[in-house]
This record gives sequence, structure tokens and C-alpha cells, in this order.
Amino acid sequence: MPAVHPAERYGRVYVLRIGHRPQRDKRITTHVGLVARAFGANGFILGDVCDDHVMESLRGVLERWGGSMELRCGVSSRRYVAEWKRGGGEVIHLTMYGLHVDDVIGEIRASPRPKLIVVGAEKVPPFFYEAADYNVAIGNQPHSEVAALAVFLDRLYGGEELRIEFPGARVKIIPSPRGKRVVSLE
Ligand SMILES: C[S@@+](CC[C@H](N)C(=O)[O-])C[C@H]1O[C@@H](n2cnc3c(N)ncnc32)[C@H](O)[C@@H]1O
Repeated sequence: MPAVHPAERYGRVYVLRIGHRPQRDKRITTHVGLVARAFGANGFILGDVCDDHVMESLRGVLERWGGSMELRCGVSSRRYVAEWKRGGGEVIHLTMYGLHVDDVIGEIRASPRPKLIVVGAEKVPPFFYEAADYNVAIGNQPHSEVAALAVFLDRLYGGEELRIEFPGARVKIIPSPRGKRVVSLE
């Protein structure tokens, strides 16, 4: 049976990637976008810059593997956060300096408000700490925006996101104990 998209239960979820440096961060920002899609976010926003390499990679994955995640780039991150809040949504900034995820995830899951998850690259300006409704730490040790986003979305959706069936997929993997089985859906 196709899985119900968990966003139907927990509200709309977008990911805002800030601080992307096109010379250095192409691969890691692409991975942030891939995790956003695969772990059930409804939108991926690359703030302040556009990077064709990143956006084309993500569009290619959506075309082949399905899903209807909204993709945008080049919008002002600060304005996006402010407008999200004005529209009634809440902002969750992932940072190692924040409150431990275990101490806030219950409250976040209980809220039906649309959620904007902000992940940084290098130093995150104080604006985002102040504008956030929650500054959430996936443990209080430094690691990676990719890991932080994956763990946060998995906690938010309680693991349901790993069974999402993506609409419009052209191919699908048949899980197998050995080797690769991929079938065409066209
Ligand atoms: C490589 S880290 C750089 C962190 C940077 N030194 C700072 O002052 O925020 C890039 C991003 O990974 C995420 N991140 C890294 N460790 C994290 C943790 N323990 N909990 C939550 N997010 C984390 C944050 O979104 C952070 O902005």
C-alpha cells in the first residue's frame, strides 16, 4: 500500500539552505536537497544565491525518482524567514548550540504549523538564531548539515518518511538482498 506522505499528518515542511558558497559547497548543498526530498520535505529553498549545478542535479532526481518538492533559489533568506513567520509558519534552525532535539521534538510534532527548517554552511548570522522559534541541536557536537537534517526529519516523522512512495517516478527499486534491481514504471 502506498505510504501517506507524512506531511499530511505533521504539516508542510520546507528546508532553507543558507550560506551556500558556489565554489566550495556544491556537493554538500546538493546532498542537503537530496535529503530534503528523500526524507519527506515539501520544498527546498537555496537562499541568496542560485547555483545551476545544484538545482539541475535536484531537478534530475525529481524527474527520475519522482516527488513534487518545490525548488527555489536566489530568494533573500532573511526575507523568506520573515515571510514564513508572517504567514503563520514556524522556523526551526538546526544548530549545535540549540536545545537538544529530544527536549523539543514532542512540542514541534504536536504543532500543525508549517515548518521551515534552516541549515547553515559556515558561520550563521545572529538573525537566524533570533528569528527561529526553535534552535535545535542534533546533539551538542559539531557535525554536518546533511546529518542534522536527516536526523531531524526522521525524528519529526517518526521514521515514516523512509516508506514514502514518490508520485511520478519513472523508476523504482525492488529491494533485494544482493545486487541492484531497478524497474521502469513508464
Ligand atoms: C559545518 S556546520 C557549521 C556550524 C557553524 N560553525 C556555526 O556557527 O553554526 C554547518 C551546519 O550544520 C548544521 N549542524 C552541524 N552540527 C549540528 C548539530 N550538532 N546540530 C544541529 N545542526 C548542526 C547547522 O545547520 C550548521 O549551520
